[in-house]
Amino acid sequence: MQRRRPPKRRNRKAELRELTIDSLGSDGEGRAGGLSVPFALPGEKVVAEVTGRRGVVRERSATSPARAQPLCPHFGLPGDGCGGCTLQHLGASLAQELKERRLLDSVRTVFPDAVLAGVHTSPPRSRRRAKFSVTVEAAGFKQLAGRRVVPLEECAVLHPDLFALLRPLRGLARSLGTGFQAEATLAANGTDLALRTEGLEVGPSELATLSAYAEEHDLARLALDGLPVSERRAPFVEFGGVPVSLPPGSFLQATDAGEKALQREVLTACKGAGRVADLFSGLGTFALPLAGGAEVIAADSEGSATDALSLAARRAGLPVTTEARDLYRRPLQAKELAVDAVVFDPPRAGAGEQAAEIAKARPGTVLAVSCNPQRLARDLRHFAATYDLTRLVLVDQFGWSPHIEGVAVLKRR
Ligand SMILES: C[S@@+](CC[C@H](N)C(=O)[O-])C[C@H]1O[C@@H](n2cnc3c(N)ncnc32)[C@H](O)[C@@H]1O
Repeated sequence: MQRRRPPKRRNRKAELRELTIDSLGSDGEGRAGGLSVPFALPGEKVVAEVTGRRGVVRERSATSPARAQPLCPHFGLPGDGCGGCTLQHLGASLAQELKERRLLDSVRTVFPDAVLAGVHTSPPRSRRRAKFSVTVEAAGFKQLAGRRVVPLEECAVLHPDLFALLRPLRGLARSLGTGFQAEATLAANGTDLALRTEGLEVGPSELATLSAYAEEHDLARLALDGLPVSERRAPFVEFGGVPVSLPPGSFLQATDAGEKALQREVLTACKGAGRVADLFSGLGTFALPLAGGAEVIAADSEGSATDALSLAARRAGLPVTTEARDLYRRPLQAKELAVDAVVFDPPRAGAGEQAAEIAKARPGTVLAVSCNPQRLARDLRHFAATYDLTRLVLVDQFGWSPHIEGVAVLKRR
């Protein structure tokens, strides 16, 4: 018997409603009853276009005295500003308070006495990685609600070298006759730019346009749909003074200042350790500086990253052993972790079973770096019975957005 298909869900209708914002959600969004209302503050009265559980502010009739003057003209435009910052209306101190609360509330579910030992904030205009949406009309971020790309005229977040790419990218879209996604990373020797189109057919004229673009803007590398179009210099980054080649699409901490703050925490916590494991190591952000004073084993699922790290360490004569390994499917077992210290820095999903294996291995020091407070807390549970939380630090590389990075240092009792 043939099964009937369920009826297609109709687009839910938006309705205009008057709302009073009663609280601030964990991402800094206003809350009115069960509704999420971005860009609104407690005490404010708004008329919002409500779809499902989300309201987009159309008018504000009462304004909170806590509302700060935004830094940027795009902030708060209908449809969610430019699609980037969401917290400029909070002001620096309220935004920091919100972030501190998010980290502390999560970590205290495991270590109730946790206190924040420090907050490191990256300066404005220091973001060195970004994904842009580019159309023939505009280059910038895509709005959350409006799905529109707002042409960015200024930006408090992007490094000036990335911001400078935007106008020319729009010109490139015009020349190619199509929009694209652009992922830009500032390497030590220039910009690495990867474009993704919806199957643009590339002939000699498109290739010439792209090569001329790379030349004119002095790009280190330009790739289109995964294939290199121009490599004028092989992009590299440096960790602890050691150059590492940058494979396309590699992970890199969002700001240089944030990276340095994280490295300082790692080096201080692991001081005196003779053998250290760096799990979810990426290109060796921590492994290479650590290898100045310890033997390091590094593992990450990205073979291109572990290969680049291995080559960099060999050239620099540093004791780093690497393994390309999926640590979710095949976590390093406790018996493979005969080390004095473990650093782990997983993706947003957390370390999963790998955290349990680290706890079983009982190294003297464990350092958890995480961009997701809830998952950090889940990972920390494995250590609650046998470790003390000796330091908790917030590294904020994402000014005016709710994202945070937490560093937790654990010492075995
Ligand atoms: C937040 S990044 C940290 C990288 C590095 N520690 C750094 O600071 O640059 C997370 C890393 O986890 C790696 N990763 C993602 N899934 C993984 C998996 N299943 N097993 C191992 N590594 C994984 C990514 O390739 C990425 O390098």
